[in-house]
Amino acid sequence: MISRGDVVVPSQQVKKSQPTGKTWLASKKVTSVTAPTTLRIAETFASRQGEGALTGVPSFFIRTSGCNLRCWFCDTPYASWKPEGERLTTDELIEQVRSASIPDLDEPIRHVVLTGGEPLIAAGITELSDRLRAEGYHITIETAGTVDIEIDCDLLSLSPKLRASGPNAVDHPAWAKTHEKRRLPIQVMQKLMARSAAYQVKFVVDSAEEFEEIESVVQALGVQPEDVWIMPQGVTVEQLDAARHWLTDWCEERSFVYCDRMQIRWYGNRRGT
Ligand SMILES: C[S@@+](CC[C@H](N)C(=O)[O-])C[C@H]1O[C@@H](n2cnc3c(N)ncnc32)[C@H](O)[C@@H]1O
Ligand SMILES: Nc1nc2[nH]cc(C(=O)O)c2c(=O)[nH]1
Ligand code: SF4
Ligand SMILES: [Mg+2]
Repeated sequence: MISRGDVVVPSQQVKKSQPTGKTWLASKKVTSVTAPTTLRIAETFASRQGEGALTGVPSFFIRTSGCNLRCWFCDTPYASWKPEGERLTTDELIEQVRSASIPDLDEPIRHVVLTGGEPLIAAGITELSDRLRAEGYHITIETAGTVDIEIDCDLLSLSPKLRASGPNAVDHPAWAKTHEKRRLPIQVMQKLMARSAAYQVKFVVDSAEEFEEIESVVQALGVQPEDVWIMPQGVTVEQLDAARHWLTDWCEERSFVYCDRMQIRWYGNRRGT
């Protein structure tokens, strides 16, 4: 019996089944054609990395759509709370990377940022990262670090979600429970860090009440202060500036690194930037 996934080449005649019960094709081996893996993509765009150790580096962003958490502050709800976007193959995405450019930049973009939504839930993300790295691109993965997959990258930008990141339990009772259950798998995060050439652990901080939890996560992960980036929760320059002074004081006390959100300063909180 030829299985449903197989494509029979028209010229082939199927012989009567052999004593072994197998069905052999007179001329050619049955070939099965599987559809290429696709990823749901909210947006792709060329910009400059706005956060962390590579701030300012011209990069091509691939934002996958869909997330397994629901942070109340998510600045890209069109890729998490209400995911949008069409499905693209890894070939199509790699083609976009190859032809990406930034005005007034005369050399090709060599950095790709895989982000989301949560990129690690996207089937095909490992294939995409591996193929781009094989072509010599530097891959940064922006992730909340909750998905246990075997993926390699050049910079793991791990953003553990703190207790206060959960959605309002009155408006979103189910998601509040799921979010809290999923948000902090320390061992999964350590596995992802161990596989990456480099990592930065980047916390979104909305209030000083989160400092204690940050310190306990830093300790649990076993990361050094110089790899800890403290980023204000905010999507406007005013919000970022209002947080800067009390956050930088604490960063200095703990030797953590203050993390600005330059894309907000350069472009505002706009899609495609
Ligand atoms: C939209 S997330 C996508 C990647 C992944 N889901 C994550 O959370 O790390 C990209 C980055 O923006 C941060 N982020 C999202 N909303 C934010 C906000 N309102 N203020 C500050 N950072 C925010 C996330 O923590 C993460 O570092
Ligand atoms: N310019 C720019 N830099 C970024 N760094 C991390 C981003 C993200 O959304 O993951 C991001 C983004 O959305 N834009
Ligand atoms: S994990 Fe990232 S993409 Fe998902 S809701 Fe939180 S900030 Fe948004
Ligand atoms: Mg962003």
